[in-house]
Parts: sequence; structure tokens; C-alpha cells
Amino acid sequence: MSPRIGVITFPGTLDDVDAARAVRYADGEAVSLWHADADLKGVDAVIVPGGFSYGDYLRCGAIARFAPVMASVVEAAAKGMPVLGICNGFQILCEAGLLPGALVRNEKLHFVCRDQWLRVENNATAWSTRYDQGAEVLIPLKSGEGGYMASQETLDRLEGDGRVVFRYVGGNPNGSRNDIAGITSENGRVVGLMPHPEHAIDALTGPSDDGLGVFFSALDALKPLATTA
Ligand SMILES: NC(=O)CC[C@H](N)C(=O)O
Repeated sequence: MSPRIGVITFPGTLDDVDAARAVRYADGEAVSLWHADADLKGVDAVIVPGGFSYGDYLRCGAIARFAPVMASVVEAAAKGMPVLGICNGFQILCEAGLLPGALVRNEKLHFVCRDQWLRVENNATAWSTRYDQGAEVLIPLKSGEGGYMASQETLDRLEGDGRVVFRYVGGNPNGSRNDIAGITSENGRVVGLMPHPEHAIDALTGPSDDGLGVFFSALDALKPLATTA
């Protein structure tokens, strides 16, 4: 039986279909989860995809963190469930307190849409084991509030503990502190990143298939569970 990965849809989400497709490319079963429903349907992992949840009103992710489904995600993450937040999903995970820091308006105040090089800084998380440490990957970035901010103390802790998973290379696109593109939780199970690996799973339609490793990594982490279940 393939591991089952839940993909949440909020009003305004737009990358749920691509995230589900990426899960299937990695031989997982994608399960749709709805924002207003606290039931996680017994999934083994959750993806909080990109978009404009609740129209980005108040602040990106600020309303979504109160959705019934997020209370269940926070509870499951506390028990070690792998959770991935992509772009708006990363913003939601920060708002929900699953990851430290916040995403703010891009430094130049423009929406940035481009293919972006990233370096894999930590290949020991639930979502990055398929990459070589230090590998450089090309992944689309498309966000207006992608500037990663945190206190100096938090940044020092993230850097000291190796919790920066992806770092921008070839130019910082949005003013993120320390060129941070993605980080992980203390236990390495929750990962959030601004660029979109689900849009880079097939060289025919994306800039590369470099994003696939994110999904294969989680499937690798979950397969032992699925075979013993
Ligand atoms: N692609 C996205 O998920 C966009 C996230 C958010 N709405 C922003 O503009 O920053």
C-alpha cells in the first residue's frame, strides 16, 4: 500500500492540484483535505500548498492558521507526522507556530516570479533525503511575501542547529535574512519553503525535475510505515 499524503485546500489555494500530482509522481496516494474539516482521513503526511488562502486578507496565512484542519495538523505534527508547507503553506506553518519566524513583503515590494537556484543545506529532513548535501537545484519561485524574517537569536539557532534546508543562490530574490528559502522544525519532520518543488517535477513542463526529490524523500520516510500497517 502506498503512503497516503493529504493535500489541504483552503478557499484561495491554487497549487493543490500540482501538489497532488507531485505526490502521485513519487508513487504516493494523494488525499484531498478540506480547510473546514478537522478530519485528516488517516493520512501519513500533510502538504499545505501554495496560493492565496482566504485571499491573503489581514496577512498571508493569518486566517488559514485558524482553520479547523490546521488544529489537527498541529496536533499530528506534535506526534511526528511529516508536514510540508510550500509558499503560502510555509506562511501558514509560520503563522501556526509550527515553524519559527515570518514571511514579509518582498524587499522591492514587487511580486517575484522566476526560476530560482537553491542550495540544499540539510539533506536529513523528512523532505530532503533524496538530495545530496550542497546540491544546487532549479525551482520556480512566485510570491509577493517571500521575505523570511526572524530575530537574530532565532536565526543563530536555526543556523547553529543546521535547520536551514534550502538557501537561495545566484542572488537573493526577496530580501530573506541569510538568503533563507526553507527551514525545518527541531525534529526535521516539518519543512517550509517559499519556492515550489511541485512545479518542477517534469522537465517537459517545468524548468527541471529537481523538485521531485522533496516528494520522493517523504515517500521514502513513510514506506516502512505503509508496509507494516
Ligand atoms: N504562490 C504562493 O503561494 C503565493 C503566496 C502568497 N500569496 C504570496 O504572494 O506571498
